[in-house]
This record gives sequence, C-alpha cells and structure tokens, in this order.
Amino acid sequence: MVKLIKNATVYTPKYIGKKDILILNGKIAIIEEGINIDNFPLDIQMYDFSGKIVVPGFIDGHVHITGGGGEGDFSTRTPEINLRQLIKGGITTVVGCLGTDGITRSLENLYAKAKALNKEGVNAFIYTGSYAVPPVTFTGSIAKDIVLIDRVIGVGEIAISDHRSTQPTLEEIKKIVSNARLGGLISGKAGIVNFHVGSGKFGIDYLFDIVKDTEIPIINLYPTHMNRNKKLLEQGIEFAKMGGFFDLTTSFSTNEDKIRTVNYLMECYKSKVIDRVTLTSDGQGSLPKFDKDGNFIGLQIGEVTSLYEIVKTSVKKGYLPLEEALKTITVNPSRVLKLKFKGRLEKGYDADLVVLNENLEIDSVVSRGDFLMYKEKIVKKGTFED
Ligand SMILES: CC(C)C[C@H](NC(=O)C[C@H](N)C(=O)O)C(=O)O
Ligand SMILES: [Zn+2]
Ligand SMILES: [Zn+2]
Repeated sequence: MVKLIKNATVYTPKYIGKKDILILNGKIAIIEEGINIDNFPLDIQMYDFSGKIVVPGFIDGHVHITGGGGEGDFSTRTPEINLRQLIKGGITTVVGCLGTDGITRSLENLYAKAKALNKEGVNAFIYTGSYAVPPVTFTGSIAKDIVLIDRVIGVGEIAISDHRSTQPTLEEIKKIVSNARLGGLISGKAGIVNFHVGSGKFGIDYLFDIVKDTEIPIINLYPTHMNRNKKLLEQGIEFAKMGGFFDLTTSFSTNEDKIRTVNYLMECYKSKVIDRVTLTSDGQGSLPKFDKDGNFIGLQIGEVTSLYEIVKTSVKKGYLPLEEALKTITVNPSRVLKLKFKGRLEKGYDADLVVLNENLEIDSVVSRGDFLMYKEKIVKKGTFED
C-alpha cells in the first residue's frame, strides 16, 4: 500500500521544514516539498498533516518486555509489556532485557515476546544475559547467542556497582565485553554490553579501566541509569567526551526524579555531549527502594511512556530545542544499537514515524508504513487486546 503524508513539519530529527513523505512497502520513498502524484500508477492513501509535526519513531533501548522486578519476593514480579503501552509512548522500536531476576525470567520467554511484538507491528530486539555474571545465555556462549539468535544484538543488563550484582571482577567483565564484541563483528550487529550501573562508589570505573587497559573500543560499552546521581552523570559526560555513549533512565518514582532527569538532560546538552546520550525507559522494570541496611521497602513499575515524557518536558521548559532532544530517542540509539534504517526520516529508511500536534502531544504513530495510532486513537491491537 502506498501512503502520502502531506504538508507536515518534518524533523529527521534535524528540522527540514514543511515536506511531503511518500511511503512505499513500509519504507520512506520520497521526502520533499509538494510531491506530485498526478501520474502515479498505484492508488494512494493521502493524509494531510498540515499543522502537525512528523518525527522519527521512538527507539527505547531498554525495556523489560516480559516483566522484571521480584526484589521483594515472588509477589513483586512486574507484568509484561503490551502493544498498547508502546504505541501510547510513540515507541516503534524496543530492545528487551532481563534484570535482577534471571532465574524465574527466561531468555526463551524474552525471545518469544520480541517475536510476538514484531508480529503485532513494532520492531523488537533483545539482549542476552541479565544482571548476573556469568550471564545466562541461550547457547552457553555470549558470542554464539549474538551470532545465531536473530533478535539478539548484545548483552544486558549486566549489573556493576550495585548490591544486587554478583560483584563481578574486572576480568569477568572484560571476558563478557570481548565476547559480545566478537559476536557483533561476526554477525554485523552492535555487540554491545548494556551495563546496569548501581549507586555503588566505583560507578563505571571498570569501563574506564577497560578503555585504558585493553584494545576493546569504547563503543562496545554502554552504561545505563547514569542519571541515578550527580557523580554518575559526571562520569557519563567524561565517558562521552572519550567517544562513548551513555544512557539516562526516564522512568521516575517521584516528581523530583523526573525534574532531576530533565535537568541532567539539559546539562548533557550544555556540556556538548547530547550526540552521545540516549534515553531509555526501563519500562516494566521495577524501581525498587531499599533502606540503609539493604532491606526491601517497596517498588514501583517503570513506564515506557516516560521516554517521550522526558523529551517533551525538557523541550516545553525550553531546556533543549526539539531537534536536539529528539536525537536521544531516535538517531543516537540507532547509532549505538547499530539498527539499520531506523532512527531517521530519510529515503530508504523504515517508515517508522510519530506525528505530534502543536502541543507536542502524540497524535499518530506509524511503524513500517502501517498506522498503529491515528488521530489519538489506537488502531492496531495486540493479539489479546480489546
Ligand atoms: C534506575 C532505577 C530507578 C531502576 C532500576 N531498575 C532496574 O534495574 C530493573 C529492575 N531491577 C528489574 O529487574 O526489573 C534499579 O533497580 O536500579
Ligand atoms: Zn537496571
Ligand atoms: Zn532495567
């Protein structure tokens, strides 16, 4: 089916002004002003998006798509994601992962959920592994998982500097990263390690050591939760200045958390590292609280809708221009995750896009050329969604 989107204000995420977009077989065929279709041989569905903004579909590189949590016993295991939540958040590409609980949660279940989401209309990839070292794997080998399992793009979330980690040694981490890199090279995938960074005093020291002491390129090291505190943010900015990418988590349990994340995003922009910063939601993951003795005192569930919420809030507060903030959930993740044809609105790229109204609220969502949401109404349902 051919679709023509007319008169939209387009951010690729770079602002390029008012354009038409022709979509053919799920790909962007043409982006230019005033596309003329008078002699076009096929029947075309026209959509006039005058007054609307069109941006690339959002990429959320860290979501517990089969649920996470469990830090407070079996009754605190969080529920899996459903398609509706991703669509509401404008998310057309997601990377699923396991977290603390790599025992009752399985990679096979994670794989099946990613395949289901792909079938239902979005684009889903996964990490092999979980918090623990040695990591759980499909095949017994990280490199083999990345090479042989089609949706696996790397390893994560491997926990460091956290009381819930397995206290991995630097040597163990080096082995994980080198095997991930090997798998990525052989398969043409990212082969990155997504590190869960806790509030422990050593932060991402291991990552700086690996860059300093080994031949492993910084690009294979991808730390998340770097907005947990000021020290981690500063380490992240230093890491970015060395050529690394780092990630801020957008799910928040209090309004203070939300404001801190928006302020830290502005600081990344002011420190001129915004091109190496991504946002991920940690959706369906738990946001657990522990007391000073390490006792569990409660948890909340991460929301994928927080991903764009943080972008929208930072733009509305005037902290960053829209085209800069959008980079963190479009082109930047597509670069670090090495997702071909994702993250930009360009000829030849997948037709994954989000339509925003003048208040920057999500109006429509398109994935691979098909509408998932149209004029604020969800038009694509998951298998069991009513
Ligand atoms: C960044 C903070 C706020 C949340 C973060 N969540 C996870 O890492 C995922 C969670 N443990 C799970 O397995 O579902 C945390 O726990 O530190
Ligand atoms: Zn984590
Ligand atoms: Zn997580």
